Order: sequence, then structure tokens, then C-alpha cells
Amino acid sequence: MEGRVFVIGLGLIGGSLALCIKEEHKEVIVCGYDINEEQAKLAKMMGVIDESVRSLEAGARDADLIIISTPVTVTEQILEQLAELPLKDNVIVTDTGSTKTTITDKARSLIEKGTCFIGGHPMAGSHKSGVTAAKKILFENAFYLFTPRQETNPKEIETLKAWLVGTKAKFLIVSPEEHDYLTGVISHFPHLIAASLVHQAAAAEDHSALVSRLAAGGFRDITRIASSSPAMWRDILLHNRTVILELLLGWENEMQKVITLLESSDASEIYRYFDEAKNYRDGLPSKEKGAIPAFYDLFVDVPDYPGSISEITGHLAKDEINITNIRILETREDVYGVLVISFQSEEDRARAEVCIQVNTNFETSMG
Ligand SMILES: NC(=O)C1=CN([C@@H]2O[C@H](COP(=O)(O)OP(=O)(O)OC[C@H]3O[C@@H](n4cnc5c(N)ncnc54)[C@H](O)[C@@H]3O)[C@@H](O)[C@H]2O)C=CC1
Ligand SMILES: O=C(O)C(=O)Cc1ccc(O)cc1
Repeated sequence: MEGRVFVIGLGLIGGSLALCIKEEHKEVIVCGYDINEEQAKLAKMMGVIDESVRSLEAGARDADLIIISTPVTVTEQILEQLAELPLKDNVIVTDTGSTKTTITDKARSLIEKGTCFIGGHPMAGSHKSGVTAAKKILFENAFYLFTPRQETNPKEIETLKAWLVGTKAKFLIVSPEEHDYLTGVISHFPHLIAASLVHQAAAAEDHSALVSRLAAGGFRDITRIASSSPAMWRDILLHNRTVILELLLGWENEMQKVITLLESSDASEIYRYFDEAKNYRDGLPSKEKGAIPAFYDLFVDVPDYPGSISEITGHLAKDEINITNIRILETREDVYGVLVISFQSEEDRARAEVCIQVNTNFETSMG
């Protein structure tokens, strides 16, 4: 592809998309704008973008593709601003927001002006934000949802896919309403529940100061997404409030059912509750990448921590295997401990397991 790409919002997602586009389309100039000058400077210094511009107008004027990658409420404002600016006739405007109905509605003035807008949502990310967390493999094998209008020319959808082919994501088309329902169930609502579990644990500190110490392992893992950006999730919830409110009512009913089961000590129904959940969960695709990143953890039995950690990380570094996190599980009483090393992909985890088995005597397992 040839031309100019303009990325508005040079954070985790905008930065990662810029990297994917630069990698795939070497001739293309990627310019960027961020209201936070520090982020824009960093993006230029890190080579995430080729040029940094000082206004929306300067970047939008000559762009063939405009990607809006700001918090969803800001995206609404930017769509309105773009509708007032001179743009190229054949430009495609897309966004990366986690919600789609409100954003698609807001794009109306742009569309009425004759500009092509195709809503987008790369369904991969992290609880980190900012351009320093950007990486070009972020979207590999992830779903990338598009929410075009029925009137959108299919050729324009194909052009957008061609621009984004470097993401190596799996493109899917859904309606904005279906998008918001699906992401409400599998992403937005779980974030809310993770936050509420953390609130519950924090409140329980009043009963026992041991809560936070014991919450270090599995509890910390299942509530990891509660460490995501509060501002981003506030905006997502506000955009998708109808769906979330509906899901909360369903959840209330569900919890009421559980209360009744417990009050009546109904052992077989309690068993059935867990069994049905287990069966459904066990049937979920394990190799697919969903909205919430999976953990690619490798467990290594180690004798003394300090020596073992440096030995293991040394071997992994030699084989150029990147670690995203490393921690020790101190749940056992004996001298041995368990080192939990997290990787970015299944492939890295498999390579790491071979590397550790070849170079050390430590036992490894997938957990
Ligand atoms: N974080 C994640 O895992 C995912 C986020 N998304 C969506 O992508 C969008 C961006 O999210 P992230 O990159 O994670 O956020 P981020 O916080 O890393 O980056 C957002 C950037 O937008 C900039 N910005 C804010 N207001 C602006 C304005 N008026 N003009 C120009 N720049 C402005 C900020 O300074 C920041 O650098 C959000 O809509 C989010 O819902 C989609 C998929 C995954
Ligand atoms: O790690 C997390 O917090 C995520 O759940 C990543 C994420 C955040 C927002 C999205 O719209 C899609 C994926």
C-alpha cells in the first residue's frame, strides 16, 4: 500500500497498530498526534511513527487512513472535529474503541459529509497503557472486529483489511449492537466483576489483616484485569451502560439462585452449579486468543530462589525468549518453591520449557 496513515492517540493500541502498519507497508508514512506531547515525543523517538504533527488538521488533511485510538468518550469528540475538517475524498476513518454503538452513531456527521467510517476493535490488549507498552505482535491471532454500516462499500472494508493485515489478526464483521453485547459479556462485565472482587477483599481486611497476604497467588491472578486503566474502563462502562445494566440484573438473579441453594444446603444442586460451569468452560477454545489475554505460565520447581532465578533467566535470555512476568509461589512448606514465569505466547512458553529442560535439572509443568 502507498500513502499516509494518521494515528490519533499514540498509546498502547495506536502505537501497536502504527508498528504493524510500518512493518507491513514499508513505503507508507505513518504520522501521529497525541494530546500528551510526552507520548508523541516518545512515539517518534521509539520509531513507532515517522512524523509527529501538532494538530488534528495537520495530520488529517493528507491522510489515506485515519485511526482514532483514544479513550472512547474522546473518540466521539474527535469524530465530530474530523467532520469539520478538510479530508481526502477516498480517506478511510476507523477507530479502535472497545465500544461501538455510541461511536458509530457519532460518526453520522462524518458519513453525511461523504467520508467512509468503519468502526473497528482489535480484541487484544493488556492492562498496561501508553506507547511504551506498544508492540507489533499484540494483535497476532486475536479477533479484530469491524462494524461497518450496511451501506459501506465492501471494497472499502477490503482496503481497511489490507491496511491492517500486518496485525496478523482474524477479521470479523458484526453489527455495532452485537459487538457491544458480545464484548459486554466477555470483556466489560468481567472487568467489573474483577473490580468488585477486589473491593470485597479490601473490605475484608477489616476482619483480618491476613487477607492481602493470602490473596497474593491465585486471587491476584484472577483479578489481574482490575489493574487496568480506571479512566478507560469508566468510559467503556458509560458507553455500554444499557448492556452492562442488563447483565448486572441477570447476575443479581444468578446470585439469588446461589443464595437459595446455600440456604437450603442443596448439595446436588450446588454440585450441578459447578459441574455445568466446568463443562462449559472446558469446552471453550483453548488455542484461540480472546479479549482478555490468556496467561502463558510455566511452573518451574526450584530449590533456592535467588540462584535458580538468575540461572533460568540466563538460559532464556541466551535463547532470546522474552519473559513478561516472573514470580515465586510460596504456598508450600518444604524447601522447594515454584517459580511462575509468564510468556507472551504459547510458542514462547513451549520454547522456554524445552530450554529449561535441556539446560537444567528443574522440573517444569504448565500448571
Ligand atoms: N488497552 C487495551 O487493552 C485495549 C484498548 N482498546 C481501546 O483502544 C483505545 C485506546 O486505548 P489504549 O491505547 O489502551 O489507551 P492509552 O491510554 O494507552 O492511549 C490513549 C492515548 O490517547 C491519547 N489521547 C487522549 N485524549 C486525546 C485527544 N483529545 N487527542 C489526541 N490524543 C488523545 C492519550 O494521551 C493516550 O496517549 C480505547 O478506546 C480503548 O477502549 C481496544 C482494545 C484493547
Ligand atoms: O488485559 C486486559 O485488561 C484486557 O482485557 C485487554 C482488553 C481491554 C479492552 C479491550 O477492548 C479488549 C481487550
